Amino acid sequence: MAFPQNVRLVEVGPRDGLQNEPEPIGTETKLALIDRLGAAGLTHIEAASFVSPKWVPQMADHREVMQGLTRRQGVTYSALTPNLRGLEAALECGVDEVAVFGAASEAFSQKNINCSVAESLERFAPVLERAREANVRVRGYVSCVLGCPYEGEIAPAKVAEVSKALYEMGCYEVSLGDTIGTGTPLKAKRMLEAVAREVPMDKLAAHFHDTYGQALANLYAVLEEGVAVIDSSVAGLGGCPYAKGASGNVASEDVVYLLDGLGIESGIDLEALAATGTWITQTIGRPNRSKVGVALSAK
Ligand SMILES: CC(C)(COP(=O)([O-])OP(=O)([O-])OC[C@H]1O[C@@H](n2cnc3c(N)ncnc32)[C@H](O)[C@@H]1OP(=O)([O-])[O-])[C@@H](O)C(=O)NCCC(=O)NCCSC(=O)C[C@@](C)(O)CC(=O)[O-]
Repeated sequence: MAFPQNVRLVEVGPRDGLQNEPEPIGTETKLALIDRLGAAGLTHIEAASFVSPKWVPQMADHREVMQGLTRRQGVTYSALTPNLRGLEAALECGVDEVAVFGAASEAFSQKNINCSVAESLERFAPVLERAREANVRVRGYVSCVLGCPYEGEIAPAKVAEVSKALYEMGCYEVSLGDTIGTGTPLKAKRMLEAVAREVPMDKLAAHFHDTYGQALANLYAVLEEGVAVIDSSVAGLGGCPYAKGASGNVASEDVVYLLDGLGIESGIDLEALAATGTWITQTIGRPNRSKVGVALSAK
């Protein structure tokens, strides 16, 4: 299969990238980050997470973030909503789009959202129903698609089963999360093939973490199969509370550089994005994990 001509990036830095930061990051900093990302051409920004502040303290200011956005035309500002309570709060704050998040691993599901995979799907059904009433699109995440910190290997068939359930429930897109970044290109292809038998390829997104340095190679592999939506995080921000030493998401700057090299259009201004990566890492005192970002800022 040929590479897609256009790829849409879903920037998850303000949510996935920041959610594990131990020190509170000011709402103003989050808002400035989101604004800079929009200015760099990102059209889909995951801005917040309407989850329990006891579980994820860093996302406790979800209302302030969602209500404080300087909205840019053409940008979708989305948020995670694990249950109806989260959805109602997000709707009150004018969210454009929400996401439910499940897993292909029972153990991860229990640790992350305190219920089994089957229970999570039951919980998501009313969220999708209510979102439909409110005319708000719902994205679905599946975690641990290429490995689990507790169960190890995950069968592609299990990933396909959960993806299908989310898609049939009404998620317009299913994002496949290599949560702990253990995937390799061949594994990624096999997993994708299994999922694509149940969910159309143009409804799938790749959400890869770079813990083992494989994220770009894995993305190349799934781009070849026709995936045209990629989740990434500016400066590769992020980690995983369940995997010690885990890196964040693949860096948005590195993805854009790869896409530019392949002649795939993303609509993103790489220099502005790299400057945003430099700024946010300096502001929160984190290393910049984008190789492209570091190289450009050294010029
Ligand atoms: C899902 C729950 C709430 C279940 O948590 P629970 O304990 O089973 O549910 P509960 O209904 O008993 O609620 C527990 C407490 O949370 C409150 N609560 C309940 N719901 C909400 C809400 N929406 N907003 C605010 N507060 C809420 C509720 O009021 C209660 O407060 P308390 O009575 O103890 O004071 C919890 O497990 C949770 O919040 N988990 C969040 C986990 C999380 O955010 N993980 C990170 C995101 S997923 C991810 O990063 C992976 C992804 C998507 O990026 C893809 C990949 O890379 O794999």
